[in-house]
Amino acid sequence: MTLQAIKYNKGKLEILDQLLLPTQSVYRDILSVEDGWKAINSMQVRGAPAIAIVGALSLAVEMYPKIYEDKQELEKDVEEKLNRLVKARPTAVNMKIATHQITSLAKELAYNDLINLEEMKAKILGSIEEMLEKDVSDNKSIGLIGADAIIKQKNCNNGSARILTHCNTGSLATAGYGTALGVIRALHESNHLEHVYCTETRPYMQGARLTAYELVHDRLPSTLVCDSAVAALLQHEQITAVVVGADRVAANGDTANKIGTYQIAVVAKHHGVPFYVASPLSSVDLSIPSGEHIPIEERSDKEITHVLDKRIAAPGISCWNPAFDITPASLITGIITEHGMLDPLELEEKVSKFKCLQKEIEITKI
Ligand SMILES: CSC[C@H]1O[C@H](OP(=O)(O)O)[C@H](O)[C@@H]1O
Repeated sequence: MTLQAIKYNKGKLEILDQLLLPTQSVYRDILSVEDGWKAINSMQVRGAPAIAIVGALSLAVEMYPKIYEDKQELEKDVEEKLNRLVKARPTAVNMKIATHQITSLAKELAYNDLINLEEMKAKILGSIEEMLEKDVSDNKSIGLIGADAIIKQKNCNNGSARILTHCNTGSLATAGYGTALGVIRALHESNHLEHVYCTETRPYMQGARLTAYELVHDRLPSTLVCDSAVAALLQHEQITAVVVGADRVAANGDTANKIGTYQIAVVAKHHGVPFYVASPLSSVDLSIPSGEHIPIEERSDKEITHVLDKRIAAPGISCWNPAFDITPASLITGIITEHGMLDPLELEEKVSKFKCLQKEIEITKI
Protein backbone atom coordinates (compact mmCIF):
# COMPACT_ATOMS: atom_id res chain seq x y z
CA MET A 1 0.00 0.00 0.00
CA THR A 2 1.50 3.39 -0.97
CA LEU A 3 1.68 6.26 1.50
CA GLN A 4 -0.91 8.98 0.79
CA ALA A 5 -0.47 12.47 2.28
CA ILE A 6 -3.56 13.64 0.37
CA LYS A 7 -6.90 11.85 -0.15
CA TYR A 8 -9.33 13.56 -2.51
CA ASN A 9 -12.51 12.57 -4.31
CA LYS A 10 -15.01 14.94 -5.97
CA GLY A 11 -14.96 17.74 -3.45
CA LYS A 12 -14.04 15.65 -0.38
CA LEU A 13 -10.47 16.27 0.90
CA GLU A 14 -8.52 14.65 3.73
CA ILE A 15 -4.87 15.21 4.67
CA LEU A 16 -2.56 13.03 6.72
CA ASP A 17 -1.66 15.05 9.84
CA GLN A 18 2.13 15.00 9.56
CA LEU A 19 2.56 16.59 12.99
CA LEU A 20 1.52 13.23 14.48
CA LEU A 21 3.83 11.02 12.33
CA PRO A 22 5.53 8.62 12.77
CA THR A 23 3.66 7.35 15.83
CA GLN A 24 0.10 8.19 14.76
CA SER A 25 -1.48 8.04 11.30
CA VAL A 26 -4.49 10.40 11.48
CA TYR A 27 -6.36 11.94 8.54
CA ARG A 28 -8.03 15.34 8.96
CA ASP A 29 -10.99 16.62 6.91
CA ILE A 30 -10.34 19.83 4.99
CA LEU A 31 -13.75 21.49 4.61
CA SER A 32 -12.74 24.99 3.48
CA VAL A 33 -9.95 27.24 2.24
CA GLU A 34 -9.48 28.33 5.88
CA ASP A 35 -8.93 24.70 6.88
CA GLY A 36 -6.44 24.40 4.02
CA TRP A 37 -4.61 27.56 5.09
CA LYS A 38 -4.35 26.33 8.69
CA ALA A 39 -3.16 22.86 7.68
CA ILE A 40 -0.40 24.40 5.52
CA ASN A 41 0.61 27.11 8.00
CA SER A 42 0.77 24.66 10.92
CA MET A 43 2.70 22.16 8.74
CA GLN A 44 0.13 19.39 9.20
CA VAL A 45 0.76 19.19 5.47
CA ARG A 46 4.08 20.41 4.06
CA GLY A 47 6.39 20.03 1.09
CA ALA A 48 6.33 22.45 -1.84
CA PRO A 49 4.13 20.41 -4.23
CA ALA A 50 1.80 19.15 -1.48
CA ILE A 51 1.27 22.72 -0.23
CA ALA A 52 0.07 23.84 -3.68
CA ILE A 53 -2.10 20.75 -4.24
CA VAL A 54 -3.80 20.86 -0.82
CA GLY A 55 -4.26 24.62 -1.10
CA ALA A 56 -5.89 24.39 -4.52
CA LEU A 57 -8.00 21.38 -3.52
CA SER A 58 -9.27 23.23 -0.45
CA LEU A 59 -10.66 25.79 -2.92
CA ALA A 60 -12.21 22.96 -4.95
CA VAL A 61 -13.90 21.66 -1.78
CA GLU A 62 -15.54 25.08 -1.30
CA MET A 63 -16.44 25.48 -4.99
CA TYR A 64 -18.24 22.16 -5.39
CA PRO A 65 -21.48 23.00 -3.50
CA LYS A 66 -21.32 26.76 -4.03
CA ILE A 67 -23.89 28.49 -6.26
CA TYR A 68 -22.31 31.53 -7.93
CA GLU A 69 -24.37 34.47 -9.23
CA ASP A 70 -22.30 34.84 -12.39
CA LYS A 71 -18.89 34.17 -13.92
CA GLN A 72 -17.42 37.37 -12.49
CA GLU A 73 -18.32 36.33 -8.93
CA LEU A 74 -16.67 32.96 -9.52
CA GLU A 75 -13.54 34.59 -10.93
CA LYS A 76 -13.32 36.97 -7.95
CA ASP A 77 -13.81 34.15 -5.43
CA VAL A 78 -11.09 32.02 -7.06
CA GLU A 79 -8.59 34.89 -7.10
CA GLU A 80 -9.25 36.02 -3.52
CA LYS A 81 -9.08 32.55 -1.99
CA LEU A 82 -5.93 31.49 -3.84
CA ASN A 83 -4.15 34.74 -2.98
CA ARG A 84 -4.95 34.04 0.69
CA LEU A 85 -3.47 30.55 0.42
CA VAL A 86 -0.21 31.87 -1.06
CA LYS A 87 0.39 33.63 2.26
CA ALA A 88 0.24 30.42 4.32
CA ARG A 89 3.99 29.78 3.81
CA PRO A 90 6.32 32.21 2.00
CA THR A 91 9.27 30.23 0.64
CA ALA A 92 7.89 27.39 -1.50
CA VAL A 93 6.78 28.87 -4.83
CA ASN A 94 4.38 26.12 -5.92
CA MET A 95 1.27 27.70 -4.39
CA LYS A 96 2.14 31.05 -6.07
CA ILE A 97 2.62 29.37 -9.45
CA ALA A 98 -0.60 27.34 -9.09
CA THR A 99 -2.44 30.54 -8.12
CA HIS A 100 -1.17 32.31 -11.24
CA GLN A 101 -2.18 29.39 -13.49
CA ILE A 102 -5.67 28.94 -12.00
CA THR A 103 -6.51 32.65 -11.78
CA SER A 104 -5.31 33.15 -15.39
CA LEU A 105 -7.61 30.31 -16.47
CA ALA A 106 -10.51 31.81 -14.50
CA LYS A 107 -9.95 35.21 -16.14
CA GLU A 108 -9.84 33.71 -19.64
CA LEU A 109 -13.03 31.71 -19.01
CA ALA A 110 -14.84 34.66 -17.42
CA TYR A 111 -14.38 36.74 -20.57
CA ASN A 112 -15.03 33.91 -23.04
CA ASP A 113 -18.69 34.35 -24.10
CA LEU A 114 -18.75 30.83 -25.51
CA ILE A 115 -18.35 29.39 -21.99
CA ASN A 116 -21.25 29.50 -19.49
CA LEU A 117 -20.97 29.65 -15.69
CA GLU A 118 -21.31 25.89 -15.12
CA GLU A 119 -18.75 25.12 -17.84
CA MET A 120 -16.35 27.67 -16.29
CA LYS A 121 -16.74 26.10 -12.83
CA ALA A 122 -16.20 22.60 -14.25
CA LYS A 123 -13.06 23.64 -16.14
CA ILE A 124 -11.54 25.30 -13.07
CA LEU A 125 -12.32 22.25 -10.91
CA GLY A 126 -10.86 20.00 -13.59
CA SER A 127 -7.68 22.07 -13.76
CA ILE A 128 -7.26 21.84 -9.97
CA GLU A 129 -8.01 18.11 -9.79
CA GLU A 130 -5.52 17.40 -12.59
CA MET A 131 -2.72 18.61 -10.29
CA LEU A 132 -2.82 15.34 -8.32
CA GLU A 133 -2.14 12.99 -11.22
CA LYS A 134 0.26 15.38 -12.94
CA ASP A 135 2.39 15.67 -9.80
CA VAL A 136 2.77 11.89 -9.47
CA SER A 137 3.55 11.58 -13.19
CA ASP A 138 6.15 14.38 -12.97
CA ASN A 139 7.73 12.72 -9.92
CA LYS A 140 8.06 9.39 -11.72
CA SER A 141 9.76 11.16 -14.64
CA ILE A 142 12.10 12.93 -12.21
CA GLY A 143 12.83 9.57 -10.58
CA LEU A 144 13.78 7.87 -13.85
CA ILE A 145 15.86 10.80 -15.13
CA GLY A 146 17.70 11.18 -11.84
CA ALA A 147 18.35 7.45 -11.41
CA ASP A 148 19.65 7.18 -14.99
CA ALA A 149 22.13 10.01 -14.41
CA ILE A 150 23.40 8.56 -11.12
CA ILE A 151 23.81 5.04 -12.50
CA LYS A 152 25.98 6.47 -15.30
CA GLN A 153 28.36 8.17 -12.85
CA LYS A 154 31.91 6.78 -12.77
CA ASN A 155 31.73 6.45 -8.97
CA CYS A 156 28.56 4.35 -9.09
CA ASN A 157 30.37 1.06 -8.43
CA ASN A 158 28.77 -1.71 -10.49
CA GLY A 159 25.69 0.47 -10.85
CA SER A 160 24.96 0.31 -7.15
CA ALA A 161 24.32 3.73 -5.61
CA ARG A 162 24.77 5.00 -2.08
CA ILE A 163 22.68 8.15 -1.70
CA LEU A 164 22.42 10.87 0.92
CA THR A 165 19.21 12.90 1.14
CA HIS A 166 17.98 15.70 3.38
CA CYS A 167 14.57 16.59 4.78
CA ASN A 168 11.47 14.89 3.30
CA THR A 169 10.79 14.89 -0.40
CA GLY A 170 8.66 11.76 -0.72
CA SER A 171 5.00 10.84 -0.84
CA LEU A 172 4.53 13.00 2.26
CA ALA A 173 5.76 16.13 0.46
CA THR A 174 3.90 15.57 -2.81
CA ALA A 175 0.85 13.85 -4.30
CA GLY A 176 2.90 10.65 -4.32
CA TYR A 177 6.25 8.95 -5.12
CA GLY A 178 8.28 12.09 -4.36
CA THR A 179 10.99 14.15 -5.98
CA ALA A 180 14.43 13.40 -4.47
CA LEU A 181 12.91 10.37 -2.75
CA GLY A 182 11.40 9.54 -6.15
CA VAL A 183 14.94 9.29 -7.53
CA ILE A 184 15.80 6.95 -4.66
CA ARG A 185 12.67 4.87 -5.31
CA ALA A 186 13.54 4.67 -9.02
CA LEU A 187 17.09 3.48 -8.17
CA HIS A 188 15.59 0.80 -5.89
CA GLU A 189 13.01 -0.30 -8.47
CA SER A 190 15.80 -0.79 -11.04
CA ASN A 191 17.97 -2.68 -8.50
CA HIS A 192 20.59 0.08 -8.41
CA LEU A 193 20.15 1.24 -4.81
CA GLU A 194 22.77 -0.09 -2.41
CA HIS A 195 21.93 2.21 0.52
CA VAL A 196 20.29 5.51 1.37
CA TYR A 197 21.26 7.78 4.22
CA CYS A 198 18.76 10.35 5.47
CA THR A 199 19.46 13.22 7.83
CA GLU A 200 17.28 13.87 10.86
CA THR A 201 16.73 17.45 9.60
CA ARG A 202 16.49 19.49 12.77
CA PRO A 203 14.58 21.25 14.16
CA TYR A 204 11.30 20.07 12.55
CA MET A 205 12.80 16.57 12.04
CA GLN A 206 11.27 15.85 8.62
CA GLY A 207 14.04 13.28 8.06
CA ALA A 208 13.73 11.33 11.32
CA ARG A 209 9.93 11.58 11.47
CA LEU A 210 8.90 11.47 7.80
CA THR A 211 11.65 10.24 5.45
CA ALA A 212 12.66 7.42 7.81
CA TYR A 213 8.94 6.52 7.99
CA GLU A 214 8.75 6.32 4.18
CA LEU A 215 12.02 4.37 3.85
CA VAL A 216 10.95 1.81 6.46
CA HIS A 217 7.47 1.60 4.90
CA ASP A 218 9.07 0.83 1.50
CA ARG A 219 11.66 -1.48 3.09
CA LEU A 220 14.58 0.41 1.51
CA PRO A 221 18.12 -0.24 2.87
CA SER A 222 18.57 2.94 4.88
CA THR A 223 20.31 4.64 7.78
CA LEU A 224 19.31 7.76 9.74
CA VAL A 225 22.15 10.17 10.59
CA CYS A 226 22.36 13.39 12.61
CA ASP A 227 22.63 16.56 10.55
CA SER A 228 26.02 17.09 12.23
CA ALA A 229 27.30 13.71 10.96
CA VAL A 230 27.09 14.58 7.25
CA ALA A 231 30.73 15.66 6.84
CA ALA A 232 31.98 12.55 8.66
CA LEU A 233 29.67 10.37 6.56
CA LEU A 234 31.13 11.75 3.31
CA GLN A 235 34.62 11.40 4.78
CA HIS A 236 34.17 7.72 5.69
CA GLU A 237 31.55 6.34 3.29
CA GLN A 238 31.64 6.16 -0.50
CA ILE A 239 28.54 8.28 -1.14
CA THR A 240 27.63 8.15 -4.84
CA ALA A 241 25.52 11.32 -4.86
CA VAL A 242 23.51 13.69 -2.73
CA VAL A 243 19.90 14.25 -3.91
CA VAL A 244 17.68 16.87 -2.27
CA GLY A 245 14.40 18.61 -3.06
CA ALA A 246 13.59 22.26 -3.67
CA ASP A 247 11.10 24.79 -2.43
CA ARG A 248 12.01 27.43 -4.97
CA VAL A 249 14.60 27.44 -7.75
CA ALA A 250 15.60 30.91 -9.00
CA ALA A 251 16.21 31.68 -12.68
CA ASN A 252 19.99 31.31 -12.26
CA GLY A 253 19.66 27.89 -10.59
CA ASP A 254 20.18 29.04 -6.98
CA THR A 255 17.91 26.85 -4.85
CA ALA A 256 15.99 27.40 -1.63
CA ASN A 257 15.58 24.18 0.33
CA LYS A 258 15.34 23.02 3.93
CA ILE A 259 17.88 24.56 6.30
CA GLY A 260 21.05 22.48 6.27
CA THR A 261 20.99 21.91 2.51
CA TYR A 262 23.63 24.56 1.80
CA GLN A 263 26.14 23.09 4.23
CA ILE A 264 25.61 19.63 2.76
CA ALA A 265 26.32 21.09 -0.70
CA VAL A 266 29.56 22.66 0.59
CA VAL A 267 30.67 19.34 2.10
CA ALA A 268 29.73 17.46 -1.07
CA LYS A 269 31.85 19.87 -3.12
CA HIS A 270 34.78 19.35 -0.76
CA HIS A 271 34.51 15.57 -1.17
CA GLY A 272 33.84 15.62 -4.92
CA VAL A 273 30.35 14.08 -4.48
CA PRO A 274 27.78 15.10 -7.13
CA PHE A 275 24.96 17.21 -5.62
CA TYR A 276 21.56 17.11 -7.37
CA VAL A 277 18.39 19.09 -6.81
CA ALA A 278 15.21 17.25 -7.79
CA SER A 279 12.62 19.85 -8.74
CA PRO A 280 9.48 19.81 -10.87
CA LEU A 281 8.91 22.91 -13.02
CA SER A 282 6.21 23.83 -10.48
CA SER A 283 9.03 24.78 -8.08
CA VAL A 284 11.00 26.90 -10.56
CA ASP A 285 10.37 30.64 -10.25
CA LEU A 286 11.77 32.47 -13.29
CA SER A 287 10.52 35.78 -11.85
CA ILE A 288 13.25 35.54 -9.19
CA PRO A 289 16.67 36.25 -10.77
CA SER A 290 18.81 34.68 -8.04
CA GLY A 291 18.66 33.13 -4.59
CA GLU A 292 19.04 36.28 -2.50
CA HIS A 293 15.58 37.38 -3.70
CA ILE A 294 13.84 34.24 -2.35
CA PRO A 295 11.88 34.97 0.88
CA ILE A 296 13.13 32.73 3.70
CA GLU A 297 10.54 31.70 6.29
CA GLU A 298 11.63 32.07 9.90
CA ARG A 299 9.86 29.86 12.40
CA SER A 300 9.37 29.96 16.16
CA ASP A 301 12.22 29.67 18.68
CA LYS A 302 10.27 26.86 20.35
CA GLU A 303 11.11 24.51 17.47
CA ILE A 304 14.75 24.80 18.62
CA THR A 305 14.38 25.19 22.39
CA HIS A 306 11.90 22.33 22.91
CA VAL A 307 11.57 18.69 21.91
CA LEU A 308 8.06 17.26 22.23
CA ASP A 309 7.18 20.29 24.35
CA LYS A 310 10.04 19.59 26.78
CA ARG A 311 12.52 22.47 27.11
CA ILE A 312 16.07 21.46 26.17
CA ALA A 313 17.66 24.91 25.78
CA ALA A 314 18.39 27.39 28.56
CA PRO A 315 15.55 29.83 29.19
CA GLY A 316 16.47 33.27 27.95
CA ILE A 317 18.74 32.16 25.07
CA SER A 318 17.86 33.88 21.79
CA CYS A 319 17.41 31.75 18.66
CA TRP A 320 17.68 32.09 14.89
CA ASN A 321 15.43 29.57 13.12
CA PRO A 322 15.31 30.03 9.33
CA ALA A 323 13.36 27.12 7.82
CA PHE A 324 15.33 27.25 4.55
CA ASP A 325 18.68 28.24 3.13
CA ILE A 326 19.99 29.01 -0.35
CA THR A 327 22.37 26.71 -2.22
CA PRO A 328 24.15 28.62 -4.99
CA ALA A 329 23.98 27.16 -8.50
CA SER A 330 27.79 26.81 -8.45
CA LEU A 331 27.44 23.96 -5.91
CA ILE A 332 24.70 22.14 -7.86
CA THR A 333 25.75 19.40 -10.32
CA GLY A 334 22.34 19.20 -11.98
CA ILE A 335 18.69 20.07 -11.53
CA ILE A 336 16.51 17.01 -12.19
CA THR A 337 13.19 18.09 -13.70
CA GLU A 338 10.39 16.06 -15.32
CA HIS A 339 11.69 17.32 -18.67
CA GLY A 340 15.30 16.25 -18.13
CA MET A 341 18.52 16.92 -16.22
CA LEU A 342 19.36 20.60 -16.50
CA ASP A 343 22.66 22.35 -15.93
CA PRO A 344 21.82 25.25 -13.56
CA LEU A 345 23.36 27.63 -16.11
CA GLU A 346 20.91 26.54 -18.82
CA LEU A 347 17.89 26.44 -16.51
CA GLU A 348 16.34 29.80 -17.39
CA GLU A 349 16.48 29.26 -21.15
CA LYS A 350 15.25 25.64 -21.05
CA VAL A 351 12.50 26.20 -18.46
CA SER A 352 11.19 29.28 -20.31
CA LYS A 353 10.67 27.08 -23.38
CA PHE A 354 9.02 24.29 -21.34
CA LYS A 355 6.66 26.74 -19.63
CA CYS A 356 5.70 28.31 -22.97
CA LEU A 357 4.89 24.84 -24.31
CA GLN A 358 2.89 24.07 -21.13
CA LYS A 359 0.88 27.31 -21.60
CA GLU A 360 0.12 26.45 -25.24
CA ILE A 361 -1.14 23.02 -24.18
CA GLU A 362 -3.34 24.57 -21.45
CA ILE A 363 -4.85 27.05 -23.92
CA THR A 364 -5.86 24.21 -26.23
CA LYS A 365 -7.83 22.71 -23.32
CA ILE A 366 -10.01 25.81 -22.83
C1 LIG B 1 9.24 17.98 -2.63
S1 LIG B 1 9.44 19.53 -1.93
C2 LIG B 1 10.07 19.13 -0.38
C3 LIG B 1 10.77 20.27 0.28
O1 LIG B 1 9.88 20.93 1.20
C4 LIG B 1 10.42 20.80 2.51
O2 LIG B 1 10.16 21.91 3.32
P1 LIG B 1 8.94 21.84 4.39
O3 LIG B 1 8.97 20.47 5.01
O4 LIG B 1 9.26 22.96 5.35
O5 LIG B 1 7.69 22.10 3.59
C5 LIG B 1 11.91 20.64 2.27
O6 LIG B 1 12.52 21.87 1.96
C6 LIG B 1 11.90 19.71 1.10
O7 LIG B 1 13.08 19.61 0.37
